[in-house]
Amino acid sequence: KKPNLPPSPASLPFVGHLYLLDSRTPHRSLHSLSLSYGKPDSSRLILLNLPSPTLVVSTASAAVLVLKTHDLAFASRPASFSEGTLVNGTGQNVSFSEYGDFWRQSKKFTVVHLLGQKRVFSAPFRAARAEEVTTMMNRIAANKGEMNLSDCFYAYANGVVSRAIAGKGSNAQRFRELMGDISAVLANGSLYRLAAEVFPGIGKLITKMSGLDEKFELYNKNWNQFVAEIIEDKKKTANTKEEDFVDALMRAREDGTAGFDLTENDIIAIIRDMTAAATDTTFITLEWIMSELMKNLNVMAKAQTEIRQIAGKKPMVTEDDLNQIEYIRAVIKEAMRLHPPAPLLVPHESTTSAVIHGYEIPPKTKLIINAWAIARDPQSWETPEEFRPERFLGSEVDFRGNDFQFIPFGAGRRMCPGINFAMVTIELALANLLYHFDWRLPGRDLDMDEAVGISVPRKNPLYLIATKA
Ligand code: HEM
Repeated sequence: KKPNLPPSPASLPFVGHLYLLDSRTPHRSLHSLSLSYGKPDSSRLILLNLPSPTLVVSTASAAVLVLKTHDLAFASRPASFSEGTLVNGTGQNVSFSEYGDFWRQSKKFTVVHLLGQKRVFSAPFRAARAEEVTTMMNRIAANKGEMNLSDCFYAYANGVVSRAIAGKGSNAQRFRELMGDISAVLANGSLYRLAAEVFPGIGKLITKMSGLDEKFELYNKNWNQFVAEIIEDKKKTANTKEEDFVDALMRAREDGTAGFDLTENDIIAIIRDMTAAATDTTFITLEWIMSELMKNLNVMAKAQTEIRQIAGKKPMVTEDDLNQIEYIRAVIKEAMRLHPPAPLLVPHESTTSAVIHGYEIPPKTKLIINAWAIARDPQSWETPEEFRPERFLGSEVDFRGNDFQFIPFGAGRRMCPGINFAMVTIELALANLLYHFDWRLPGRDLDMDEAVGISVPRKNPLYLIATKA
């Protein structure tokens, strides 16, 4: 008997449904497809060949089923991710490893040593954020005329996470160069990689002939060398200061306390993973918040009034002031609702079969969750296209994985472990940006175009003019 599969449009040989993805960003394109082909009830599920079978979830009620009720069935990642040498090098990391022991232990390890409340609010992490935010404020204050805030936010986000990972004196500039590299390779390489996936037989040939393999190799070599230098430096310096994340990884490897085998390549892969996961998402969130505030100056004024009342005449907003920022918190949520930094989360893959809204989903089906579409679904949100932070005031709706209409960090087993790390980093930056400066556009309209990728920053950098408040 044929399984009862979700609706699926007509598919072409080789390319499957790839031909249906138009020139818009994938989350917008997939959203249209689910509206056109999904049942017009609360499920809206569609099954696409992209070119392997992929379940696309675009409603909160379907998200509950795949991320809560059947979370275990969908907790793995597609092999093309875990095997990809691009992001992992030759080691394994947390974000892309398949469901299993390595994933479970390494995720736990990152929570204990980097991302849990205790680490996030430890004295060295607080000091790192305070120094990085001061650096950013000084940089803005010293700038004359219009300023590339995207750059500024990137340096801040990267500075905070690289110091949390490798301690003071870590080379944020070098991290930045290495990260910049990956975006360039990804952008240029995505077409080739797509071709390689569509035509697996000649895929290897394609990536080789296009020079992509060589780029990946060079990229991996640079990263390996960089992390090797950090590790070498650590071995040389006396171990008198507080242990950072790299120290913890090295110690775990030496004395086997992590509860799992950790090779030097795994250490490199995990460091790359944490740097990438934290830098892009954080800077992207700041970019979209400031963009929305420039489009909604009444909201900007309200947020500025709030923080200026709280911080009074202090030289800087500190983390102790953040307990009181009710309105600014609502602004952050509202910006993340309309612009989730990873609009399609990170692809999942099923390991067993599961029945979702009456449809039979076989094992080895990829799962894409359109968090962007879910957060704009009129079934869950009133006037969803409007930027209106007030909707979150006095509301219990939060992004911690219990409210499925709002899941910018995902939910369930694969949920982002970096929420606490991210939120205080974002809040501290935003509160200071609004406290110290008034903002205006450099005389041209502000576009809201999106770039294409797993994470979605602005297509064009955000340029603004700051004046001291
Ligand atoms: C605004 C900031 C951030 C957003 C919006 C965000 C969002 C996400 C999303 C959507 C996922 C995938 C969830 C899924 O597969 O269903 C994820 C996974 C992950 N994030 Fe974040 N993230 C942020 C910040 C961070 C930070 C600061 C870190 C670490 C320093 C981090 C580390 C990770 C890791 C390790 C995973 C993989 C989890 C797993 O596969 O089990 N994230 N994040």
